[in-house]
Amino acid sequence: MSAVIEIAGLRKSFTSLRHGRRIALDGFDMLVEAGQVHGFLGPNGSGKTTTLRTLLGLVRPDFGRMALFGEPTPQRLPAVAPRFGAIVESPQFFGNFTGWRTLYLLAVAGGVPRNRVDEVLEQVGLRDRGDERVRTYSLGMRQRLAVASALLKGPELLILDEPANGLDPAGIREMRDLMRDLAAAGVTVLVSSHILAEIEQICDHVTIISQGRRVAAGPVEEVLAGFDHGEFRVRVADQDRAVEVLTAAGLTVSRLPDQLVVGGVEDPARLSQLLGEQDLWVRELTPLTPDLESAFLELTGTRPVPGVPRQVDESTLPGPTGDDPLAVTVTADDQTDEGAHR
Ligand SMILES: Nc1ncnc2c1ncn2[C@@H]1O[C@H](COP(=O)(O)OP(=O)(O)OP(=O)(O)O)[C@@H](O)[C@H]1O
Repeated sequence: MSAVIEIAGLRKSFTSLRHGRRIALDGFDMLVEAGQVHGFLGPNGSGKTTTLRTLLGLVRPDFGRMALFGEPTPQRLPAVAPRFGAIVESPQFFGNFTGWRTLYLLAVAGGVPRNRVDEVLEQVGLRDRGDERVRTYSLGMRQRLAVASALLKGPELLILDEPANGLDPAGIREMRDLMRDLAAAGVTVLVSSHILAEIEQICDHVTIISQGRRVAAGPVEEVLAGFDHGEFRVRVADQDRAVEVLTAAGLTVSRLPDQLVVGGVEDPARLSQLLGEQDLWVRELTPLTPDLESAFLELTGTRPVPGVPRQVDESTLPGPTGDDPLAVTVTADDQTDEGAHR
């Protein structure tokens, strides 16, 4: 599979009089390959928007390497611009224009054939509402109009920053279906969010960021597998004896009022055998499968440990005079504007 987005060792700091120097990205890495629906997850303020804005040339990094479709950015952004669509800032539309007219004007401005307008309206499920004024649209419909505008040029990659933000459950469902449809149509999708349940349902790959650093990445099942501690919920009548038996067998046991959580279980049959041999009959034996939510909390609830090397060794990164074609050789100008942030 070919890399569509590559980010290595990206660092960005902001300086303000009030807060001093703040590191938003601290040697961040990301790899998105063609065909993925890639979730970019992190708590508020972890650096998702800064990453996307930097990738799109809206913010200058201190240093790091970035590439879109193998072309170094921001240097080669104009060359790859026709191949991706992005919604990173909330797009503003004229309320008095219809959805169709909005897209038509954007199509004309972008040199896109007029017939694309109907196609993208269809794609985002707004075909029936295209002749209504945008001010009558719900937030979810405006979001879909924004996606439609990004789809006009038929991009191979779509980058969406928090597309479900502010949407009601129906809007979230529509957005989720839309992303699935796009993926099925062969579009690579990178979607940032802190709504884990949604990401878990639509994404096949995930990168988790915490405090400007990548803390996990890979196929969703693989990331989750790392959090499978072999835990089972066990119910038996005599909990005291069950704790004794299981602990003696080397298993970790936590007691809850009416159940035990047993960890380190490789074979559940062995667990029920251990208890059965002591006339302790198992009433319930349920695997506690990890979900992205708990993985996310476990990962992002842990501050990066001082002294532990970052995932990117700065010494391997090209310096400002390096000749790496992907290197961004920009000095830290810290163009901070906190008031204007989002
Ligand atoms: N222009 C700016 N000036 C100063 N600090 C900034 C600026 N932009 C971002 N930051 C800081 O950088 C850090 C990362 O912010 P960023 O918006 O990238 O996080 P995020 O993961 O997108 O958060 P959210 O989910 O809330 O949008 C935060 O501490 C934020 O305050």
